[in-house]
Parts: sequence; C-alpha cells; structure tokens
Amino acid sequence: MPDLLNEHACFGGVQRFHSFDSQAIGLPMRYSVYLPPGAGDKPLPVLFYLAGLTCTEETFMIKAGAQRVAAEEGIILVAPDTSPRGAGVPGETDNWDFGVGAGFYVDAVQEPWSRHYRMYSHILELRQLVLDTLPADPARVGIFGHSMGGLGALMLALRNPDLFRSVSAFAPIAAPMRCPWGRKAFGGYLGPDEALWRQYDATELMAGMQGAPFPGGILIDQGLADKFLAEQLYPEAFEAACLGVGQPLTLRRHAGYDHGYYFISTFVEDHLRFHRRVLG
Ligand SMILES: N[C@@H](CCC(=O)N[C@@H](CS)C(=O)NCC(=O)O)C(=O)O
Repeated sequence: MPDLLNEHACFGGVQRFHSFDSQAIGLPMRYSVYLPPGAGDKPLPVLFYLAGLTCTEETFMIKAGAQRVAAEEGIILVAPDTSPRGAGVPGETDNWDFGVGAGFYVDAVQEPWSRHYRMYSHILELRQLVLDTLPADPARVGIFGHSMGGLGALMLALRNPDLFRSVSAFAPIAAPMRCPWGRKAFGGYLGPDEALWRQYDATELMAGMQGAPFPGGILIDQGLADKFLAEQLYPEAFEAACLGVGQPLTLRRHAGYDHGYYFISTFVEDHLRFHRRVLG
C-alpha cells in the first residue's frame, strides 16, 4: 500500500503526494494524485500525466494549473516521477537528458541501467495501483504528457490501447529515433538493437498500426517558439504516420508559445475536456 506523504485541499478536492515500494523499479517511487470533489460516490475517469526531462511527480501539479478543470469534470489526475531516484548508478546525475529525471518511460536492458531504470513497467504498475486504491473506473483511463512524457504517453497508449483509452500530448518527442535526445537515451538504456528502439518510438509504432487505434482522435499541441522543435520533436513525422494509417489527429501549432509550463497551462484545459469527451 502507498504511504501518504502530504495532502492539501484544492478546488474542493484533495491534492496528495504518495510513495510506495515499486516492484518494477525495485526502489520506493513517488507519485501525486488529485482527487476531485465527490470522489468515492461513483467510479471516476483517471488521467495519467507523464512529465518531461528534469521534472518530478510534483511539477505538473504545481505548474500546469489543471486541478480547477479536473474538479469541474470529475477527473482523477495522477503524475508519476520521471526516473528512479537513488538507484546508485555511477554518473546517473551527470546529464539532465539521461539518467535521473530522464527515464524515457523505457525498460532498460543495458547494464548498469537495467536493474532499476524500468519506467515502462512502472507506469503500468502505477496504473494498477491507482485502480486498486482509488475510486477509479478501469474502463476510463487516459494518458497525456509533455516532451519526453508526451512520447511516453503516445507510446504507452499505442502499445496498450485497451489500458489507455484516450491520449494527448504537449510538444512530444514524437520520433525519438530521429533526434539526439532519443538516440542518446535509447542507445544508453536499450543498446544497439534498433528493433527494440522501435517499440518505444511513437512514430514507428503508429506507422506499423493496422487502422486507427484511437478512433476518437489524438490531440497534440505544439508551440512554434519551442527551442527544441526543429532538432528534437518532429511532430510532422507523427502526423504523417497518423495520416498513413487513418488515425484522426488534431495537431495544433501555436505561434509564440515555447516549450515550458506557460504553454502547457494555457492549453491544459482543452486536454482535460478532450479526454473527458473521449472517455465519457
Ligand atoms: N534543462 C534544460 C531544459 C529542460 C526542459 O525544458 N525540461 C522540460 C521538459 S523537456 C520541463 O518541463 N522542465 C521543467 C519546467 O519547465 O518546470 C535546458 O536547460 O534547456
């Protein structure tokens, strides 16, 4: 069972921070939960948010301003951490885009990362923990995320469309095999086998689909003043893959917006309402 670290009343509901002994990671892991008012009366939809490089389970809850709309729509929000903490891998804090804060939502197979850096399994484990411990409806679980977490959300949803029934992203690393962040992370965690890399690449996964896995559509927001857009993100590659398999995609390009949480907080309401509409 998870430990409760602290809780705060918020928009008539409650914001909580938890820790639990993660079997997937082999270490304690933190996560945050927002429970809207009235939780417990009936099963509610749940929305997982995967954060980007350098973030923690706290970033989204303090910076995105999503709780007001979650309270209104009756959505439970859950935010995991972005990597193991305290794994003790030599050099794990040397880079901000690899190691601590940069788990990339993959299960590492390369030593010395493979023992604890298993964030793919961790997200699935956390999904189950949430369903076991909160008044959550297992048929109405969605996922979204930002940058590295936008990749994580698209990838996890495409690999598990029965577990995550709606998906959206902010400025996702949409084609990680084509960009420096993705190639560094996949090389380090997964080794040289690019067939394995493809299982974690949202564009490759979408291109390999038979038909549209999300007939209710996918929503992506991208700022055009995002300094990472040209080199790291490749939303146009994901867009082309969606077109190729008939997957409905709304890719909104916003002039003037950058990569940060001022951008996310501007459009987060649209994402919550989108998920609520798809999940019912
Ligand atoms: N440290 C990097 C930036 C890392 C970054 O932008 N992280 C994004 C996710 S990819 C983020 O959400 N950072 C936390 C924040 O903005 O609060 C830099 O110096 O350029």
